[in-house]
Amino acid sequence: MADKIKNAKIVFVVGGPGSGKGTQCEKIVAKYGYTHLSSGDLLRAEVASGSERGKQLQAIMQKGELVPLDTVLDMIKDAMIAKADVSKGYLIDGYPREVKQGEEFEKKIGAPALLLYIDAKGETMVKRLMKRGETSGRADDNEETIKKRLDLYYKATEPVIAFYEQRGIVRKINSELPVDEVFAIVEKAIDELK
Ligand SMILES: Nc1ncnc2c1ncn2[C@@H]1O[C@H](COP(=O)(O)OP(=O)(O)O)[C@@H](O)[C@H]1O
Ligand SMILES: Nc1ncnc2c1ncn2[C@H]1C[C@H](O)[C@@H](COP(=O)(O)OP(=O)(O)O)O1
Ligand SMILES: [Mg+2]
Repeated sequence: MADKIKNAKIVFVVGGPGSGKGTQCEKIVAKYGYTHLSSGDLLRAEVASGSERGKQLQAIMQKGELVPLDTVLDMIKDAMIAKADVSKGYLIDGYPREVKQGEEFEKKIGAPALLLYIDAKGETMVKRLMKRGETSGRADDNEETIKKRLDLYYKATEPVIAFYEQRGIVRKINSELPVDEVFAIVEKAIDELK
């Protein structure tokens, strides 16, 4: 089964909470037809199902912590396989969140061709998340959890960017700009792939 995705084009989308990963992924899907898989969305779907596992995940996410690596990697892998016959490429949004996640992904699935580093200032991310929290209904879009997510991002996720920089596949995207201007930079990075 996993053979079906061995040669797939894989793009990691990495950035802090509220940096604009989901926003840019939506625009990539519209223009390039890639398959968008957000680890957070997959986890929230499991929570919404009301399963026992979903309840455990919800408790972790509400605290702003990372769920177990195997749980999220299995979900991504299953979702990739489900789309293997139709996918032009995969946007893996919100993963890897720590270097170990990247290493395990490569062992079980394959190597990324590109890492889009969606970069915004801490204060910008906090502002956007507080605003998003007014309507998102997300249990983690509150001041206390946002602070924890941001701390964890700097501690665990930023090293992921350094790890892939050595491989020359990181494209840093200035996400302080308006959405369409950010996307113009994203487009250049994706077009280089073809
Ligand atoms: N370039 C931007 N300028 C202003 N607001 C933005 C920009 N990109 C995203 N946002 C807003 O910031 C919030 C977080 O964006 P989102 O795409 O959900 O980020 P992430 O998936 O990285 O957490 C959303 O409310 C979104 O509308
Ligand atoms: N790769 C991953 N490993 C562990 N936990 C993850 C994960 N991706 C998401 N989660 C959990 C912890 C996160 O705080 C929460 C929300 O993730 P998200 O939706 O990707 O946030 P955001 O889009 O605001 O960056 O889900
Ligand atoms: Mg998101």
